[in-house]
Amino acid sequence: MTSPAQHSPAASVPVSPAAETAVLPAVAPAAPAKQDAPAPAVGIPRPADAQASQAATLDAREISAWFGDRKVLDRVSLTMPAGRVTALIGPSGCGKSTFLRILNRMHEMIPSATLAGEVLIDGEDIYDPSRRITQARRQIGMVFQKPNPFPAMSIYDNVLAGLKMTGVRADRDTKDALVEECLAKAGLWKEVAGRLRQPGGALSGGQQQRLCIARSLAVRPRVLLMDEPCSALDPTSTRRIEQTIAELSSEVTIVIVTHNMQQANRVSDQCAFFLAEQGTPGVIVEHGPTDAMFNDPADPRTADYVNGRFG
Ligand SMILES: Nc1ncnc2c1ncn2[C@@H]1O[C@H](COP(=O)(O)OP(=O)(O)OP(=O)(O)O)[C@@H](O)[C@H]1O
Repeated sequence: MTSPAQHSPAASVPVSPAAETAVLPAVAPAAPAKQDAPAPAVGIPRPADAQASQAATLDAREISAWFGDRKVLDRVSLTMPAGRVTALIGPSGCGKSTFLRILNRMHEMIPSATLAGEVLIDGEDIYDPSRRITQARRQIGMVFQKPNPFPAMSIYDNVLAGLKMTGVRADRDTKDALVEECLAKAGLWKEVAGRLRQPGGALSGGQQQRLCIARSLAVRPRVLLMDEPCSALDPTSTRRIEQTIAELSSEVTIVIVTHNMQQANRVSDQCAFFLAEQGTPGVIVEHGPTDAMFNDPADPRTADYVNGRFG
């Protein structure tokens, strides 16, 4: 167990045990679509802890965050169940992206940024001082708002880029199989199979975003964080990414930040509604199964937000 004092200058800030935590009932995830199925991935290096489904439960407990002296999140707790899609929704500036960055130790890379609380992946604290930061990053991948492939690098090498950084060595056949598997899972294989040596920057925006998803998948993450992954994309590419999310969700836990309520409704199993009222730090007002959040929310502010009355 990690003390908040290890992450924050605000060690004296009282941390209430009363923060709520959302856990969904166990429901079987939808079966992935069969089309564009990957080739068998025999011999592909897998992390020692990988299971048949590598999805892990991510548990954020009492997360508070600061930029300098300014507190932007206050004791946010949320369980993101294995193999499910969790959408983080809420108006601009309420701390959704900050929360997401805390989930894979990117927040601490920002000068002046500090935090308190715990993030557990299948019960293990990713902020435990004995764990390396690269371990968290490998297990918990991130896809950003703007597609960010290495533009001059080939499509093939883009997929393998993360693998190289983690120091995993593989022979040519293994790499070929991994590239095909990840591109297929990201829904891009059929479109690029004949031009793997072309630069990643030559793809369309939607294809680049799916290439970034394939790149994230190559290190076999157990959780995939997505920060408004479709906001720079056209409706057709957006639909394709949403389809990819549905196909991936049985094998990797997905946490997505989105401003698009229709998208949150379409892709997620559960939602958490963040709000920072009148200059106060962001909190989770309400969370729960997506159907309930959209059709029968408990808090009137949630109803107002999901129905577009503010934000
Ligand atoms: N690097 C930073 N330095 C200082 N303050 C920051 C930084 N990043 C975010 N903030 C502040 O933290 C608060 C939460 O920002 P965050 O980006 O997490 O909100 P958000 O809900 O994701 O917003 P949006 O929906 O507009 O992306 C905001 O008040 C923002 O101004």
